[in-house]
Amino acid sequence: AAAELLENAQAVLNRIDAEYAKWSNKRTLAEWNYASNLTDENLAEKINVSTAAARVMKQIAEEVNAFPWKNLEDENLKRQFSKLGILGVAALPENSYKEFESTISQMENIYSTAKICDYKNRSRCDLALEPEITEILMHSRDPEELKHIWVEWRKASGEQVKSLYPKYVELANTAARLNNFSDYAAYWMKDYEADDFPEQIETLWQQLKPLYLQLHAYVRHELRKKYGESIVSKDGPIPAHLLGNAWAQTWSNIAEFTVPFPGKQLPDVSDALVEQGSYNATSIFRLAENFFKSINLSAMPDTFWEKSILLKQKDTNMICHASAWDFYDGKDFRIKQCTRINMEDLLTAHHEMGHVEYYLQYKHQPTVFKEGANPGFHEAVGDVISLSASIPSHLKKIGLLKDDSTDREALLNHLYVKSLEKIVFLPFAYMMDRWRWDVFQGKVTPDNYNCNWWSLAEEYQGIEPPVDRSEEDFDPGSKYHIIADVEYIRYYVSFVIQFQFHKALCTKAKQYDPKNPSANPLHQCDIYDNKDAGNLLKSMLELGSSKPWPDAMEKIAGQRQMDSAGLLEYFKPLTDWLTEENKRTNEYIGWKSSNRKCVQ
Ligand SMILES: C=C(C[SeH])C(=O)N1CCC[C@H]1C(=O)O
Ligand SMILES: [Zn+2]
Repeated sequence: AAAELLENAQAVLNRIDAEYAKWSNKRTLAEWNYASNLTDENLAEKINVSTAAARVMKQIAEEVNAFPWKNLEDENLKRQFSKLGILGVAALPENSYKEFESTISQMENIYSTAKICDYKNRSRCDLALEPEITEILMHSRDPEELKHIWVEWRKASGEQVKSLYPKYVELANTAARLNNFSDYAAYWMKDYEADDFPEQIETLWQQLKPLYLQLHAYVRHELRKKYGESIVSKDGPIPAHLLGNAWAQTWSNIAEFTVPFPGKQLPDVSDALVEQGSYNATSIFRLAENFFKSINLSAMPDTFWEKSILLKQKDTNMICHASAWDFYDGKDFRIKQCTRINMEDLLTAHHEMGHVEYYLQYKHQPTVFKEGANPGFHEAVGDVISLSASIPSHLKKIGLLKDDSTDREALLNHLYVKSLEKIVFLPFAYMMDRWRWDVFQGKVTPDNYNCNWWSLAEEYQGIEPPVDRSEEDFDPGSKYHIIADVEYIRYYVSFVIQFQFHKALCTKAKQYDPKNPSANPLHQCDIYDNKDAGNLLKSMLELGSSKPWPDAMEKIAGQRQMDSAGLLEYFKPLTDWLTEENKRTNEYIGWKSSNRKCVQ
């Protein structure tokens, strides 16, 4: 009977998988067409196909839940049945499903087509988030211009979707409950397969917060030197518009005037990329592909180069937020990115191609396992490669940096720039989903969405808005993932585990010795050209989500937990320097409460 059940189970799964793959392909093609060209027709087609796919998934879930799969011995088959039985938002009644999809698509459209007027030339009102607003926030050092852009972007994006958000939250929670989850936050957290997941996140934050506080204090000191005490206080939160990014999620764009040793070359190759003239969007992605190939991972298939969109399309409304796409047929994989020729987009290209490498390595898995071991794993792949590709010695090797001196000062500059990307990001990522967990759990209601957002931003990031806020505003809606229904704690997880992966791959490549860490420090490791490291990474990637993520973590790093040790070790020299420097300047560590108001 067991053998017969097993044979029958495999037959059932084979048939279901073919259906699942077919409808995932159709749905993804329709989503791609809308995201690349935001017309009403493409939206209608996307909703139609997505609704049809949801109907098929409902039938599959009914068949799965009627099958006696819990009696199976085979863990792999049981895991497939278990995942197929969780429907997600497809569990909604059809009209609610259509409303859920169209609410999100509407918010994405508003976000992706939002335009504001220029600060200097008020009659010019065609500035979009990418590239114009992003580039002004990257380069302007005029506090008034930065304030204008910061406020106007939020008026044109978040404020416009405020009225839609409660409906999205309500439908998301209804869907979660139809899947027997208490709310949508619990539904999201199922992918981390740990009852104490929020506690794990908080424990990591307690380990990482001391370094963040030192970095925050140093940067506030440098900003006060630049902009004066009337704009940047001695002991308060940092005004968010001065930090080089629309959401203050990374501060790398203000490295040039805050770096510890200004005389030393900065490992920012934006200028070199442009001056060399040889770089365009395609060659930036070829550079990323070259790294993956060098460690025995896969080249992009030919169709990737034919079907990807690597530049913002003129005269077409499209979603510019970078994304990587799996079309679930084992052949079609794409990236859509409004690429600019600068360091930030070079790193993003590696990040996105990391997603495609994961797709390529698990393409033989059943559709239900075509995911990251957990969502953080998927976000970490490209960044692990960037940890090697963005060190001064590697940038010199590829001719993008002249001076790769590794004396102490140059090293501290390199670690400082990296910390403005990797350490600064952690409290932002945490508060993004702390806010949404609170919203889905009903602890935050529409009447205090915005003021709760700012109390979390102050608590975790130590930032404040440049002007008073109120509940007329909806600043969460000015961030893509909030309006696009994309969970965010995955990036927090990624920024921790990518250093565990880096440490494991560097050890494999004999570029790092855990018994003698100071011999070859982590921050000077480059796994380029190392097949052993690549094969170890590949052995984890090919699992997809066929095993619980601790098994995948054990495979690559020999550990079964997330661990901040790798990240803290990487930045240790900087942590020590910042602590000394803040003592020398007597800078206040932390921040007192903001004087900015948020009017209920
Ligand atoms: C590049 C992507 C697409 Se998965 C992205 O959304 N990222 C990458 C890092 C953090 C997060 C963001 O931009 O907010
Ligand atoms: Zn990503």
